Amino acid sequence: MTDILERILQRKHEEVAERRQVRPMDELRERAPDAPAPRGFAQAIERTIAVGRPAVIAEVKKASPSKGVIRADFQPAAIALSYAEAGATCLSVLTDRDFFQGADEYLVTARANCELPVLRKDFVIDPYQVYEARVLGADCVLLIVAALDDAALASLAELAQSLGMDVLVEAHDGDELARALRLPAHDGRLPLIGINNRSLRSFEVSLDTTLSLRDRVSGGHRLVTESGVHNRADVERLRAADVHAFLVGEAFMREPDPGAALRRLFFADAAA
Ligand SMILES: O=C(O)c1ccccc1NCC(=O)[C@H](O)[C@H](O)COP(=O)(O)O
Repeated sequence: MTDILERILQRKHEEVAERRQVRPMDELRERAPDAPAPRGFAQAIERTIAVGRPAVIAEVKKASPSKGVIRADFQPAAIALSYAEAGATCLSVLTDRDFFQGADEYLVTARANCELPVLRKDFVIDPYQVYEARVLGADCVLLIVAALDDAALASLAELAQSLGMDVLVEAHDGDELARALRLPAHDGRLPLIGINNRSLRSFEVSLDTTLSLRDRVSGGHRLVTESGVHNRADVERLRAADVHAFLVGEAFMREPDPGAALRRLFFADAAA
């Protein structure tokens, strides 16, 4: 069976080749040092958790392969601002065009309209995209274990970190998690470990994915649960299992005011 990840990666290889024709990697490499300074993505998460609050990575997501268009009236500047005002710790911006209707400009606009660190949420398979992310102003890149062999995973992580960005390394099962946990620290900083609750084969979402793997993530690693967090019971279940960093998209994007939805989901007690 061809899963969605295979189809996305096939297209991503073509897309990167096309982009290299328009803008060579040397040009990006030269421009990277002039990009806006990284805002400290992982550091922001640690600071939030240290004061007893959940760290919310709020996603700017127009559409997805599993759900189609999620938010027709899509204004990245207003969304970013409403997330920031509601107490998000970081943003995640989908930049993939062909499967998520994302765009690089959305990342630039979202970041320019708040002070939050921003994750470039895309399917990174090539150093070209890491340089590109930094030139766009990204503070963190996503690396999906299922999309990369160990050597590529390690070298892309090292490159991103050497450019001052953090990395969120995403696993879907125990084997992928073991590979993610083997990545070394860079300048004393370990990658963030994402556990994605959405199966890339069936699109089925289960928080049990995070809960069953949770205990394997310890020491200096910070666990981020991704996908499928929709209500207060979900948040409480995960927090009870000592999960304090959340990447959430759809639950906010379907609401007229995404920031208000974030507040209700994570900070209802504080607002009461
Ligand atoms: O969202 C999808 O349909 C999807 C399909 C295939 C690969 C990745 C996909 N989503 C990317 C994400 O990881 C989510 O956007 C993110 O975790 C937020 O999830 P949610 O809160 O469920 O929108």
